[in-house]
Amino acid sequence: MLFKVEMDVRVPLDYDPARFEALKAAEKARFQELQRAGTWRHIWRVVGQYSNVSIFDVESNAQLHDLLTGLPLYPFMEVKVTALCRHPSSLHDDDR
Ligand SMILES: O=C(O)C[C@H]1C=CC(=O)O1
Repeated sequence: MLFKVEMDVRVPLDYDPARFEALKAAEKARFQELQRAGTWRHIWRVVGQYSNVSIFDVESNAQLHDLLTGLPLYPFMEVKVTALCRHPSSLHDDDR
């Protein structure tokens, strides 16, 4: 199942910078693990914002929920999820 996920990261101005750097490093490691597994298929930075647009490929809504809420930066994110399905004109058979 494919989902578009929009993540906006909002860090309080007074949050400890060292703790935030540690969370960012943990987030990057988790992201790369999920990317290698094919679960976090794509990511783009939204120009001019601490935001991304991502495509996830998961088995269920519950799996996506658990993945997102387990991200190290999740406590600082606003997340919007949109379910996707294959476009009838797509050349990509794995767009399911
Ligand atoms: O940078 C972000 O948009 C937040 C998050 C998503 C992947 C990652 O490494 O960090």
